[in-house]
Amino acid sequence: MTTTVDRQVKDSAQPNPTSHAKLAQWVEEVSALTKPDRVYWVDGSAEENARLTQELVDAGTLTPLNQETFPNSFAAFSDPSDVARVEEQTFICSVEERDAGFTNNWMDPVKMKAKLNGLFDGAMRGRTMYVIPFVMGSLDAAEPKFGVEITDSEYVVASMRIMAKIGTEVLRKMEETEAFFVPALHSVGAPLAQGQKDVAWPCNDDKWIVHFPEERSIVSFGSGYGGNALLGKKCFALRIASVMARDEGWLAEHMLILKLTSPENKPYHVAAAFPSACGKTNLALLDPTIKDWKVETLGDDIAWMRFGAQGELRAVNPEAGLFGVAPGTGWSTNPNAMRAIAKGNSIFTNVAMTDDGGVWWEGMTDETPEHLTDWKGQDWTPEANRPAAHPNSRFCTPIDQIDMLSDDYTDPEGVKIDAILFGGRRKTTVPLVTQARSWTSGVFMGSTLSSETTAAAAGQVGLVRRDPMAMLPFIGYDAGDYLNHWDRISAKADPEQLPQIFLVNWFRRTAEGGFAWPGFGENSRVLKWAIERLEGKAEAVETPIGFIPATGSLDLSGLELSEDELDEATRFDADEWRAELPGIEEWYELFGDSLPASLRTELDGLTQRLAR
Ligand SMILES: Nc1nc2c(ncn2[C@@H]2O[C@H](COP(=O)(O)OP(=O)(O)OP(=O)(O)O)[C@@H](O)[C@H]2O)c(=O)[nH]1
Ligand SMILES: O=C([O-])CC(=O)C(=O)O
Ligand SMILES: [Mn+2]
Repeated sequence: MTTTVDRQVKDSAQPNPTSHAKLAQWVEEVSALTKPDRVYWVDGSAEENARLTQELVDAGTLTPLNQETFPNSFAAFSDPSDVARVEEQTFICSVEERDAGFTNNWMDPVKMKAKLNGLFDGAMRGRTMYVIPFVMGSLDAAEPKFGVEITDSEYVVASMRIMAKIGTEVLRKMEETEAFFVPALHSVGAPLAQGQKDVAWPCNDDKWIVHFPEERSIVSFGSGYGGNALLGKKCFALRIASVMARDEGWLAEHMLILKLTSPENKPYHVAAAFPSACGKTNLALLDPTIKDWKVETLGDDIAWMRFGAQGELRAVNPEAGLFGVAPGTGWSTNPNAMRAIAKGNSIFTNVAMTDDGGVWWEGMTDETPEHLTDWKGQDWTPEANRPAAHPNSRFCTPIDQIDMLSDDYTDPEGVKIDAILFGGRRKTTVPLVTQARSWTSGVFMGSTLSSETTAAAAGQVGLVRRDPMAMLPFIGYDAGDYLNHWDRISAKADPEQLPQIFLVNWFRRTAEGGFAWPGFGENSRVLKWAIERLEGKAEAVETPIGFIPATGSLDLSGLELSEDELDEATRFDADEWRAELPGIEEWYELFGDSLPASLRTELDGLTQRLAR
């Protein structure tokens, strides 16, 4: 890249407004390469946001919603080809191929940079280049985790403002110590020739989501969709942060965090990893159906966890917003999310619109509206044989609009985690809840976690795939090294305070095809059982896979569930597990030498127990 200052940068209304030398230099380099019409430093203010969203409305990207029902909220409709993360085009470009591991795409970083330089040359012509200083987690953390996203998308600026702390305050703090920041470069990859009219959702068929783990940098080209373009989220807070966490002895995980208060007023904290579109946001915002148990939210997608001085595991949520799956989020299933959304200040992407300027998606209300405009802008009635909202349509909402947000959300030290849940979407085999015998057997559960694929990633939906710790698309390094890190990190713990690990599945089906377990608020019953296991109160039965609830130990008071459904939801079936073993064997073979020996021992133990 050249370092000559682009004439337009000098001429722009804001000259480089930073004393951070590295940042100033990077911005100059990127602008010289991408050749935008203008460079703009994002201050993060409400006035700026009002201006940008108005520009987006004028450009046809955003549609303002009915101000009475959805104040200061907008709907966006993407290009129909740009609706989800693109895992096939996501790369970990470590210096050594081995360090990317078998779960990631890899390309030599020198070659990849040459390729990206070609793509970014002139990529922002006709557009404004925005510089967004941001921090993931607290600005008051001992070492705040800074990033700077450069983007040519106003939609990305407006969404990043919801998802992270951005703007001048962050920049000033970075400048104080010339702090390290993760450079995160994004372009929709759609330069405009002189006089060329823009489209509502510019993007490029050629998409590249690239991470350089040793440099801790990110480059994203061609997509405007959330996980591909809001680079603080999956790219930084998971892929790059997982590498930082490996090197520095902590954990960056795809987990919700919730606080649970027992009837005796004892607080507990639970972190839970489920793959994309498998229930994290819903569990994090759960309305308990059991008496006297209270749930509060800390996070719905990402947890950064480290062992504290006393050997306790502490977790923070590095995000400032929710980027939640819209379909299935409704007044009956997730009223807390609905109340947060109803406060406004939200951006909805690829949902349907009602005739009175509101939004709708499948599962939002019990009654289906008679007429909608679907996410592709077409007339829609219930007779139309297609969903009105895209299955991966999303709401983007500030987290502090959640009424049940825990006061500890802002604590830079985080909360002490008592239990970790791993869960997937499985029609068969995996019981409602199983407690691991030990940390290592819990790591085994996480490492072999499996789930049916969803619309959150491009590709076929409903295929069972292994998804270790729900991190398959997000581990920024070798997957075997990642499991080793999990296995070894317990050495930092006070054994008395080591979290208990549980495997859960809300999605087992009955012979008729329905969900055996009602899920949503009823999942509080499973949380209660887990906490009562920690307290030594709940009875369990030992099975080859771990401990499952003994008859009568799961609180079912007030729940209408047939004997058959309960049995279907909770039972351990040795035959199903024996049928599962070859898939686990095959999965473990992919790790080669980097599979931790302790996990091989766990699998051998399970195989033997199932043979009896
Ligand atoms: N049957 C059933 N469906 C659920 C349950 N919890 C969530 N879902 C559905 O699963 C889908 C995804 O739920 P979310 O809570 O948004 O999933 P997530 O893990 O936060 O997804 P990402 O944001 O993609 O990481 C929605 O359609 C929910 O309605 C449950 O307990 N039972
Ligand atoms: O990253 C995204 O686009 C949305 C998300 O939370 C996930 O897919 O897990
Ligand atoms: Mn997610």
